[in-house]
Amino acid sequence: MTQNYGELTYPEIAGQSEALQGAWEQLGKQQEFITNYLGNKKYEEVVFIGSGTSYYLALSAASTFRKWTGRSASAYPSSEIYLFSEQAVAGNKNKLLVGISRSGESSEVILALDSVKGKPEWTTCGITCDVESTMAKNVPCLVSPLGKEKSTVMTKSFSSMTFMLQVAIAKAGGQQGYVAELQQVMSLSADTVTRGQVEAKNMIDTHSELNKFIYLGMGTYNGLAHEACLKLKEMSCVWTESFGTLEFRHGPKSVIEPGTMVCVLLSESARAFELKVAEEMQAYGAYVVLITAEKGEDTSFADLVFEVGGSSLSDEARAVLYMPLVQYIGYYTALREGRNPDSPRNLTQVVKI
Ligand SMILES: N[C@@H]1[C@@H](O)[C@H](O)[C@@H](COP(=O)(O)O)O[C@@H]1O
Repeated sequence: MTQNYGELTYPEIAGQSEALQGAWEQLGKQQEFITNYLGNKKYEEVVFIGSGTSYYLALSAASTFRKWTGRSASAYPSSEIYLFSEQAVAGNKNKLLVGISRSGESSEVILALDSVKGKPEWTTCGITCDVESTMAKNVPCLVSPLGKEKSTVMTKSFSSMTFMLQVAIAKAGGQQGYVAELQQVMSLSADTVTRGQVEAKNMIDTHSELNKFIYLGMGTYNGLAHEACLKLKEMSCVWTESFGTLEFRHGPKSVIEPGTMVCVLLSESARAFELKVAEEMQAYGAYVVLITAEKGEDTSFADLVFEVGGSSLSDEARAVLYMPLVQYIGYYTALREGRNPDSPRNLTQVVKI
């Protein structure tokens, strides 16, 4: 391994537990954001937007918002709202547009937020890791204070913004139980980071045959599965795909053969169905990784089971605990491939159009 490979990315993945804590404390100082925006019932639809990782965060946030507040929410790539807004969110209802962007500088999110300015049915706000950014200057924003990164790929920025939005959503829905769950997640986080590093390194070091990587997840975990896949793709350029877990059976499973890893982000609510898919993929020759709250007898068939704890928590609250393992899988696969996780091929931190 070249000596400095990963010197930016590694500490960022490792620092996500502190970043959650920072987000929690910062939200305590931004309560008015919840009252004015996410918690304001005059908004009949809450539309989360972002690009790349931030779009996958939007998918996960919209799913959690619907479940925890019982209100309508959706997620789109920022470009869809900028260029195809009539098709995306039609009608005259009162809408809240929530821009998600680590940098607060990606062209599409800025343009999308600008494009609805002055339209009476739209109100805009956002979440970022950079308080000085264009987005933070243009619209009221939540800011994850320790989420800022030097690396091109988003790791602790994703976890901390996901977590911060979740706490804000739980408060917006008057769901004190979920707020308490998220507090527990903070205390479980450091352990998943430490163990995630060891397990990911060990798996990649000892299974050099793995050359295709599939991530599966449903509900709030669907956005996480896409993000896990993007992490690996950005850092290591290996073949990776992501799907809804049961959707994978409807065609895509044809790609499974020995040398394929299938990682299922197990929920508690659909666990039995998801395990059936995992077992089927193992029968086709896949190396099966399960990420779950607790092992249980029903997971004994898997090649690797990564426990995050928190089995009494809701699937949504547990979400950020699933990230360290998949981020480290991206990281160690990049090193295995002789690639520097800090400077992915063809990529920049911010894309401008
Ligand atoms: N290569 C980066 C991605 O890693 C990132 O997910 C995306 C969104 O960036 P931001 O959240 O700053 O808008 O931008 C670029 O495409």
